[in-house]
Amino acid sequence: MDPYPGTCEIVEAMEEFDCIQRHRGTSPSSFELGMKEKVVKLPSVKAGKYYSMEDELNKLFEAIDLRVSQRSVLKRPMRVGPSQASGIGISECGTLKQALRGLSISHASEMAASKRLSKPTGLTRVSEAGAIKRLYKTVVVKAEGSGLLPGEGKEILVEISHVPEKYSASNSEKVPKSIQKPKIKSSKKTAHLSSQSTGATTSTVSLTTTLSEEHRNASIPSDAGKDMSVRKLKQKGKLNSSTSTLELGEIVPASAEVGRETPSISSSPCSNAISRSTVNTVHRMKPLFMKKSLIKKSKLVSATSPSRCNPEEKGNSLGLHPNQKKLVKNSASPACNSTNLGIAVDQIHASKPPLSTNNSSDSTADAQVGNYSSTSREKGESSLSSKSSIGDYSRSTVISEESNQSAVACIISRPHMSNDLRWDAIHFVEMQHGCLELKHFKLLRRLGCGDIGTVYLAELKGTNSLFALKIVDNELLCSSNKLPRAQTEREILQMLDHPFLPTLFSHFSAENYSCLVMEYCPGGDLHILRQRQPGRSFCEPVARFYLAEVLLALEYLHMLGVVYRDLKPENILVREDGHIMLSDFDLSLRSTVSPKVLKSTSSIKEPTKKLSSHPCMGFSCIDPFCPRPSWVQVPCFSPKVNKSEKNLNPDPVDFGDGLPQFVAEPTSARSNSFVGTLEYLAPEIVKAEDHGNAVDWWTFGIFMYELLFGKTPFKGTGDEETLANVVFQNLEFPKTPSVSIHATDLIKGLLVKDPNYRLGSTKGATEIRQHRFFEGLNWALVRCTIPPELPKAQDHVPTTDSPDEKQCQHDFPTSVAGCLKLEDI
Ligand SMILES: Nc1ncnc2c1ncn2[C@@H]1O[C@H](COP(=O)(O)OP(=O)(O)OP(=O)(O)O)[C@@H](O)[C@H]1O
Repeated sequence: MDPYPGTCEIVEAMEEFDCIQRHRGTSPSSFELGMKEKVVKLPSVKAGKYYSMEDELNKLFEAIDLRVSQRSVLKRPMRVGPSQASGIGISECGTLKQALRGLSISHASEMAASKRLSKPTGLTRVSEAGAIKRLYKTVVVKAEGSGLLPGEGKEILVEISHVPEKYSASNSEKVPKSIQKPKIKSSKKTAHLSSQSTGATTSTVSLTTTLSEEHRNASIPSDAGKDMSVRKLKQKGKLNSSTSTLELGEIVPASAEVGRETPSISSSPCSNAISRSTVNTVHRMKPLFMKKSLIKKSKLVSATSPSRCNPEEKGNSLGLHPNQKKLVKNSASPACNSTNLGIAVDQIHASKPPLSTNNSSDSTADAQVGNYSSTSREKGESSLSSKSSIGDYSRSTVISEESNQSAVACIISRPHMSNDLRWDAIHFVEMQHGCLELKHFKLLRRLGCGDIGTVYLAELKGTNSLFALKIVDNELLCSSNKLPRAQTEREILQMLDHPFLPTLFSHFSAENYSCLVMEYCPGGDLHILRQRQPGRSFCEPVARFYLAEVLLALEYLHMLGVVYRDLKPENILVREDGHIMLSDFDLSLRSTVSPKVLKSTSSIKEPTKKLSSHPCMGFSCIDPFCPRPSWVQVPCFSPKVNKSEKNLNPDPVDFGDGLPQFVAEPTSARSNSFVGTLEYLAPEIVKAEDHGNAVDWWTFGIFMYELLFGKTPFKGTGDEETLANVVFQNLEFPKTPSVSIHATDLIKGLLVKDPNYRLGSTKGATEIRQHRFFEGLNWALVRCTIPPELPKAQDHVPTTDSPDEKQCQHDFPTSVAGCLKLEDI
């Protein structure tokens, strides 16, 4: 069998080559000869839709061959993957890979970039790039086995191997004792996971998947290819349907959705109008910027038990959500134990040190990612009725039980931050003292107060490392029934590994409080940044930058089954390097997600050869660090805008490139809670209808509008009017500032009142990324782009606490008041 059929990108070819050389002892020259033969033998598909990429690549690499003479075998196209007999076909493989890469490339390349810059740790980690490669290979191999020709097979199911990568025992032995995990003294921190995993493994999570018991057992052996064992099982068809699957199907044609009935709001039962006075409005102020103009939007949290609205009654009789009457109701749960919830997760953490110090003695659970429950679950919503309170209570119990499971699932490595020195700082203190406690931190400044806790800038004593320390008073939260929200936030934070999402370095609990040790963002938030702009709005290229980063963060969250639900500029923090960090997950909704690869049914176009004068715009550019790959038509953050409406693509989502699209959207997520921020609430939430993933795309539309126009589109003179506008008012755009037609077109697509027709509701971020507004943006390199604005130096010079911050609802937990003396620096 030809081991190198198909084509692969240069990086992989090099790896494959290394591997083969190591395995066979093949000399470069003989290998090179072999590869030349393979290149010559490449089946040439000259016409039709399979012509384009393959042929161009061949030409390109042949040209490279000529230029670099015979020496640079490593730069040649290598053939890995299936032969033409594959069910997908060579070009299909290439395009599928591009599609997968298009999806995860931002992540993978970001990691690759960070790895290039980082020193080797000596520890074997599962790289996300590796995961993507496996994903690709699995898809390709499976598709090959299907025996289908390109274009055939409308529903090819492909299983994705999602198992911990083998962890070399020798590697773990090499870990110096000095950085091995100290024994945790606390008796409550039992090694809860010992029965579940034995070997030191790491696992990578990029998709929300569920591993069957068999799958998990098969993958647990510590010292030998877990990947292999699972793959073998899969080949034998042993894995059950709960393993993660990719559907290689067709894109659902837009027409398929047209038939859906638009929910008739007029048929909804009436509910009482919202009383403004009862809206729990907490105007939060930034500690550094206390101007009135910086007043933030208030967050709403309310109970379930929806009631329908009557659109005929506006104003006071809006028929809006009844829970808007009282958005937060405190009801102490009898099961509320302020320490238990913390311990459940602590046990997990106790069994695993900071991730940079993996060693074989650490039992790391096999990843069971995102397997929270078969239905969506959410937390933190209190109830208005005693019946609902009971429901909340029982749900809390389930959550408590699940917290172990999900926390186990969340024990993942964080490759993109694995070499951060703050891990070492935390580990250093843990080694010294056995565990991390509040007293090990020097609190420098209060960064702000939220609904569920107070955030401090804190230095880990003796390490010079700064963290954002979120301290939650469990007793207080328990009495206000907000403990589940804190738990949700913690569990989500534990899952995250993304450059635009916060890294949770550690967390610990004591009897009355729990602390999250997070990455500190010194640049304030986008709300503040926007206020500083001329006209209080961002110009389009700048807005595009922030929107792209937020979109990537949302896409990642959705892949994990998390519907964020609280997007607003105030929750987007600015890092020291000017990139963003989406924060605040206590209102998020967690669900399951089924990743899919959707295959375009439209005819595959030849790659456009419309090239600009930029030298890197042509296919001739082979610079691997070229910021503009050949398919990029316009510079990253300045889209080529054609103001002529007639030239607009009528379909903003152009799948016409024929590339399969990866979609991982939690479309099954459902909630009927009244949560979010007033001006950002989606109509379905206001109308007390079930809502799901589409609310994030609505809020993304409002967010985009606010960045570009300096205000939100439906804001009224009061809360009631705002809510009425959300439901009834047509979207309008101010005349100034003028923005591109692509921008308004995207906003229109996102702010469709019916979630079924909203952009992103079925295909998620993939759809939005392909909108003309983002045309030409190199998603893979967004993280490497120089941000439009860097935080000013004084923004991140820690200062002492500001007296104005006494507005905090809960200054700090009384139980830890002694520890929370802010120190001058
Ligand atoms: N990692 C961080 N780095 C810097 N500042 C932060 C960080 N996390 C939070 N903050 C600041 O602390 C404030 C409080 O944050 P927190 O997440 O507790 O509440 P919130 O975002 O205001 O909303 P919520 O009521 O949902 O908790 C934020 O407004 C933010 O300015």
